[in-house]
Amino acid sequence: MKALRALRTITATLSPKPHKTPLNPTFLHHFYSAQPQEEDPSHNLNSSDSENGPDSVFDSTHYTVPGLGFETNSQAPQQPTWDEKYREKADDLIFGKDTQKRKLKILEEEEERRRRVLAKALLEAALEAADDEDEEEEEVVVKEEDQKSLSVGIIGAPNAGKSALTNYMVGTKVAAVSRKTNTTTHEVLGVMTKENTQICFFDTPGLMLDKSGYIHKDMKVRVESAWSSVNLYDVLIVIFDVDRHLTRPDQRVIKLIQHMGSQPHPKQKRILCINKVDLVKKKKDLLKAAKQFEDLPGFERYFMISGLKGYGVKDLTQYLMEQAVKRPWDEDPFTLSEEVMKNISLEVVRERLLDHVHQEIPYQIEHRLIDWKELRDGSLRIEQHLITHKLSQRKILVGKNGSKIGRIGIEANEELRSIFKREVHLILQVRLK
Ligand SMILES: Nc1nc2c(ncn2[C@@H]2O[C@H](COP(=O)(O)OP(=O)(O)OP(=O)(O)O)[C@@H](O)[C@H]2O)c(=O)[nH]1
Repeated sequence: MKALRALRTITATLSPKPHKTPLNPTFLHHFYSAQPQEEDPSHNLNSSDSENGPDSVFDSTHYTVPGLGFETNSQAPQQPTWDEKYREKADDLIFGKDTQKRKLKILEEEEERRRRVLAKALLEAALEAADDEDEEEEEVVVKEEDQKSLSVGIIGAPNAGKSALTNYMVGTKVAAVSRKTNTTTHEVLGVMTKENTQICFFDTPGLMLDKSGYIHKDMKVRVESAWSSVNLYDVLIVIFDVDRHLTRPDQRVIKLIQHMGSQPHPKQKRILCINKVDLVKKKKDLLKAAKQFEDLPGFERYFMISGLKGYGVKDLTQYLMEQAVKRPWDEDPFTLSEEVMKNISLEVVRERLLDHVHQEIPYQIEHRLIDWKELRDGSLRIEQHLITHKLSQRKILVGKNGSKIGRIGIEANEELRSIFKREVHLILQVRLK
């Protein structure tokens, strides 16, 4: 029954939803351009800002955005760009009649494959939704004396997959995941509450030792305070990218693992997570990597996981649940604290920046939360400024007629709306320092 209900939800999600507001005829213009509607008298944010220009502002109220997945329809079959008639003729002339039949067969097979993939995805989503429903039903008040807690720090080299793993376990986007390194700019708290147990995750920025096992000098102040907090967690997860380790071993990562596993910690359980196993083709290579670190006495357990795909994460979560101790929860399990929400809003925008703006720009801009207001109707007004140091960077970030910042804004706004489960009015302004 639950699965059926879930399937209904999915079907509803897949079919086009009526929009609350009718589709604005100028939507396409606005989708590609962040230029606000001129006829909109409410827009006065940047009209006087001639230096930075009106294109540099994304304001979500100037867009009518359909539900998630508005941009492309990946399920739609690709249409040929040529005229079929001529193509058939040419095929006949060059390859003979048989080609048509073969082509038809290939198309049918392709269609069948697509149908199977879609059916599998639907089934998986239905099961997941049913699981979520089960979890929702379990949301009952737990008395303080029955509560159990665990604090977990995650440490690893930049790009090892700390954020992806945190996101997977917590089930919401807490820290930005990107293909570039050092995206985790703040220590972000993720909270997972199940039954009477609450686990708080601390996603540390890429803490590294240099090749000889010492803390990097150039980042000493930032890093030292992070190192000092490492010992405070009940459990410490040391995570590394096994695919990278097998192809291009990094001495600093090896040092980090050996350093953390050198001896058992009196108050902390340490575990080693061999991450990104999905990328390793030969499984015997995985064993080779595991063997290299198996004798380290400081690690209580080893887990082979893919934080991104979720392989092995269930076992890891189970293990963590078992480590929880009787202690009242630190966080309200049903609401995100405002601090966490603010961080999420920054991380979501940051992640979109990294997706859409290449080169080093995202690392060189100042990204500030300027205003955060909960309005009377329950919606959130969030204003963030992206401050560039060079005109050329500003131009790239804004894009032609504001297309880049517009796209970043629309996507981030949608994502924030789905995470916070309420209307979000996001304003992004690109400024030159
Ligand atoms: N294939 C695969 N990719 C992964 C996995 N975990 C993370 N990634 C990818 O690796 C990249 C880095 O992941 P993050 O989670 O941002 O890494 P991080 O350790 O938080 O990085 P910093 O913030 O730089 O410290 C992203 O592109 C992820 O999608 C995994 O298990 N499998």
